[in-house]
Amino acid sequence: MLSSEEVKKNAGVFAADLVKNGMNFGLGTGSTVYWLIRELGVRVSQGLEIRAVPTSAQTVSLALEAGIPLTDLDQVAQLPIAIDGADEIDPQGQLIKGGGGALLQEKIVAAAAEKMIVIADGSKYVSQLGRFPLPVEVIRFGYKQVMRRLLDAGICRSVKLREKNGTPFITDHQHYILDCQFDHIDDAPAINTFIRNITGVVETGLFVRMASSAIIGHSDGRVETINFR
Ligand SMILES: O=C(CO)[C@H](O)[C@H](O)COP(=O)(O)O
Repeated sequence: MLSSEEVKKNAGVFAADLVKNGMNFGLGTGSTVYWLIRELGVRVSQGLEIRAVPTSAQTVSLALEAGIPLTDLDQVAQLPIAIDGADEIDPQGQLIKGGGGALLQEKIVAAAAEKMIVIADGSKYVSQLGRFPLPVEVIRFGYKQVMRRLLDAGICRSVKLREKNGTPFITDHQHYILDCQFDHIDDAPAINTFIRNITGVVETGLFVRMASSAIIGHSDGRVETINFR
């Protein structure tokens, strides 16, 4: 049995093969993507020519440390793929993301890519979304109004302002995150639309019809590819 870190590493290294010479690609955020960054750093030092569009400040520093050249979404004509982690993946390829707080930029990069490829360990693949609290990025001003609207609508059980070291967590784009606990999410597109329509909400961590495939590492050493579209 492999450790969870080894499983994530297997998924990250497997996904590195999808980044071809001369490619611009979206580079996600998180502990699984960390292994992708490490592997691509080695391949860049061996001559692979690529440019990454990073999805967070954390990924910018890890990519620079690994020697991966970066570019900006506004500088690229085409983004064939974006590779990113996820907190939950369902059999339709719907995702919950934002456990690392980078959901806004991750969603913008995923939307710009022709294909979004998710990398994760097997524990993230679930029959139904909603056990992992759904992150919702909100404007700081008046955020308690958004909390109230979410609770009054009765769509989730509880809503918590995300904190880090005892103070509110601030995203790369200077917003707050509300973590919404559901029992389960039956209709992800409807929940996504409902929450996005609340004034003060910037974006949700529900990624609907965005992922093309998932590369899932398992503890027995297998790496499985699941295609969604
Ligand atoms: O959405 C994310 C960050 O905002 C991450 O991709 C997600 O939290 C998965 O991360 P990890 O690979 O560390 O489990």
